[in-house]
Amino acid sequence: MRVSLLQLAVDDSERPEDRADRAVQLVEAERASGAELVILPELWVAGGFDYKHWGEHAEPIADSGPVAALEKVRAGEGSGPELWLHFGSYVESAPDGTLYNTSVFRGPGEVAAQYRKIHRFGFSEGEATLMGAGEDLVTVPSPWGTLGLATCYDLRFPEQFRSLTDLGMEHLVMCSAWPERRIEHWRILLRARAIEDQVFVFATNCVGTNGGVVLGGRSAVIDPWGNVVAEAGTGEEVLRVDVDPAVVAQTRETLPVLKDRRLR
Ligand SMILES: O=C(O)CCC(=O)C(=O)O
Repeated sequence: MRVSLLQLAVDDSERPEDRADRAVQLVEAERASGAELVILPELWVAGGFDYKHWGEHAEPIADSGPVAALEKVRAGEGSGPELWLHFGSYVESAPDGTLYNTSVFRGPGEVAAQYRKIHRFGFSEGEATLMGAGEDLVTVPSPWGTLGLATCYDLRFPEQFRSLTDLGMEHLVMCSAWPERRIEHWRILLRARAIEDQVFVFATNCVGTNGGVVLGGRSAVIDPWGNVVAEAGTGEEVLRVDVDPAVVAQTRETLPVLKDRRLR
């Protein structure tokens, strides 16, 4: 299973359209390199902390596909091997006007999933006041096992991941815009989620300065034993790894802690 994490720079100084063009090129390069699953970060079009401009970038989910900028990324389909693409998240404008931080996932053919971020970050400002909270856990069946979707701040709420495990999650796919200031929390919690739920973690973060907040990078792939398979630095980077999805079942067999749960 070849997975590519696109750790994009999301800088205030760059026009979102230019970033989208760059993302298209990066996705196409990964497709050409044999990537089967490509994962972009959270709110990489609008910017995770550029609250003032979220409204301008909000778009509805159309039946035919997600926002125009993300569709540009998808447009390369048909030009190479089939790709499973996690578009990262974008600002979704629901029919009732509510904004959501929504991830979009597409596999070959009809495979499609959308996940509205459940835990909103910001306390008394930002996402917590400007966006609605998602209600539903989302898993996606894939050739490598069941993928569970989550976004950034969700990482601090282990019960969400245990619930995903109860739904069959074997690989966690996260998109984030996690600040540099708390990047050690990110690194530790990614490993914790991998160890406690015995899953592969594929977590893509942003870098750059967005809304005045420095984003921390350190996108990572963690195996179900908690080993860091690969970790990005703090600049724009593509993290490409080959992993064996069978390691999930092997780990769960070798150390069957999930079977010893008492409380549900
Ligand atoms: O929990 C954190 O420290 C960062 C969360 C965050 O930046 C987000 O969810 O957008």
